[in-house]
Amino acid sequence: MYDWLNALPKAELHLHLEGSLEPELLFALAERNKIALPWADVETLRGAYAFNNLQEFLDLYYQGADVLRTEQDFYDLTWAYLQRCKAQNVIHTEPFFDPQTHTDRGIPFEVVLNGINRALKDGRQQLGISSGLILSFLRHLSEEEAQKTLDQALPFRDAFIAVGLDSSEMGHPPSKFQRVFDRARSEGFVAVAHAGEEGPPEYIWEALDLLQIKRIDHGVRAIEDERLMQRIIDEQIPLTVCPLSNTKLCVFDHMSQHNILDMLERGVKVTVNSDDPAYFGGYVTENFHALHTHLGMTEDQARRLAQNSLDARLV
Ligand SMILES: Nc1ncnc2[nH]cnc12
Ligand SMILES: [Zn+2]
Repeated sequence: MYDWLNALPKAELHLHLEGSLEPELLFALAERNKIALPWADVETLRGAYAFNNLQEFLDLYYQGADVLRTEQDFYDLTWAYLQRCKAQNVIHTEPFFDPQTHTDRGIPFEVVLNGINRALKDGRQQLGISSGLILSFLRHLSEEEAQKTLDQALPFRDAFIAVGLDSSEMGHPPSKFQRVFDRARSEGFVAVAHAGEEGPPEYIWEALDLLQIKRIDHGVRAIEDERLMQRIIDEQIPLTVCPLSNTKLCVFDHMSQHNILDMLERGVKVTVNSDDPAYFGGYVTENFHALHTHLGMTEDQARRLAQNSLDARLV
């Protein structure tokens, strides 16, 4: 089944480039940039990948991202991810990047963007993988800082297809960023947002009604609100679900409890994605395979999930 799932043509619609930083590359970049790391070796770092919730993961994720300093670093990160796409027949990808994670450390916006975009361009030309980049605002930071980030992005508007919202969900509802998203949409960007990962269904309502998002990232807690479920089904609003992430971050205690196939059978446009594959134990195929192993996903269900991913592309 693994090889069959791997060969299935698919799109990835929920992937944080910073979350694809494998420990081996992290150590190589630390050495190249002469950065001392608090972990003795790759195995010690991998051993630290045990999380009780989203925040525990984010603390390590932001620490790891500190090794990314030069345009070449961002190129190498993105190129390594695209090689994984090629190996797993991901024919289209819409990755996120978090500019504030880097600009707050003094890395110029263009350094980040140029490295990523050069790799995405090479991915199109050399690997035949189409792509569209999503600029994601960090919701634990202020609205004002998000507005500044949008200002920095506007001169490069052709480099993005959408804006997103990620980082610590609880206590940072979508409403906090309504004005930023209003402006981004008026500048021609499509909007997506993480909602209903740890946060309640109300955050999904806000993301839909106030941020006017076209796709919900995660959204697994929608199942707690029947009226919301009906809306998502009626309007065929895609959900970018990340099964391994959800179990690693204890959104579900075990994969056998995941609701993605229940949602699929109810007519929700759910898709399978890897979120932060370097930290959560697998890329897209591993996520599909876990659904087969623990939930008995059939070939027909896998085909429908893959088709949903191709249908839910923004570009
Ligand atoms: N799963 C996730 N939720 C929120 N923010 C993130 N940033 C990277 N991965 C994330
Ligand atoms: Zn995510």
